[in-house]
Amino acid sequence: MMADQPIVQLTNVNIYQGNSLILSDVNITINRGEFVYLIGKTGTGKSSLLKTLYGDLSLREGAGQVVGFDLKKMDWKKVPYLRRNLGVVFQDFQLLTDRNVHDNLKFALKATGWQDQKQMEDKINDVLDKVGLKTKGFKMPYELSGGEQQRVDIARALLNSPKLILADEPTGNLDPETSDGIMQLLFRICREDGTALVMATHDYIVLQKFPSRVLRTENGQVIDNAAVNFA
Ligand SMILES: Nc1ncnc2c1ncn2[C@@H]1O[C@H](COP(=O)(O)OP(=O)(O)OP(=O)(O)O)[C@@H](O)[C@H]1O
Repeated sequence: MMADQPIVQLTNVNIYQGNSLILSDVNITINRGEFVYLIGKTGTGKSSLLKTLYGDLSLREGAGQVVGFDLKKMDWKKVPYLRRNLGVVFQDFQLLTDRNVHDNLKFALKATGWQDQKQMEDKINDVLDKVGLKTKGFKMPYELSGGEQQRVDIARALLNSPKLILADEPTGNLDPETSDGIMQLLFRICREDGTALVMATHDYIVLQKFPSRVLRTENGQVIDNAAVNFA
């Protein structure tokens, strides 16, 4: 990928679910290190947009590239390569319950082709340190709080040094204090690593406390830099 190429670029994109046009004429550019919220009423197409970005919905009309992958030319065989270059954080992500944090991360590394033991250990230490869980690698998932589990999920998303993280309601189940900690962590990752991040959320308190660019799905369109109505 060229250094100055945007991390995400969609041009005149129409997004469908089956035969229904969900979002039309979507034009979005997201650059390195940008933190972007994705808001909008339920059913207006946030998930459809995220799915387009990670190759779960194929691009039928318009042009798009994500972390250097051309969405139009993408066939199902290339999707795993795109996914490896993205970090995905979902509210309902489940850790494997039969193994500790360290082994959960190691499982994810092996699943994406890592083999060298020393490199895997270094990477696991590195991402656990980044999310503030350096000493918790031996813990089993059920021994972690909700916020700690979300941090492990973020650590997992960071394993392959993605240029883009897609996060769907990462603070959805967390109390305000824990959610602040997660937001500070996500903003730090953008700032320090230059990772771009798109976060779908319904959490207006978070939006108010941690202001950033907002995309809003509304009436079949994506409105960029949408003013947030806190009323
Ligand atoms: N697999 C599918 N097949 C057909 N229609 C779908 C499918 N998934 C979603 N839709 C429709 O597409 C529209 C947009 O849904 P989408 O899930 O993208 O909205 P959303 O903004 O993410 O909603 P929420 O906030 O509830 O997650 C809805 O009308 C929905 O019914």
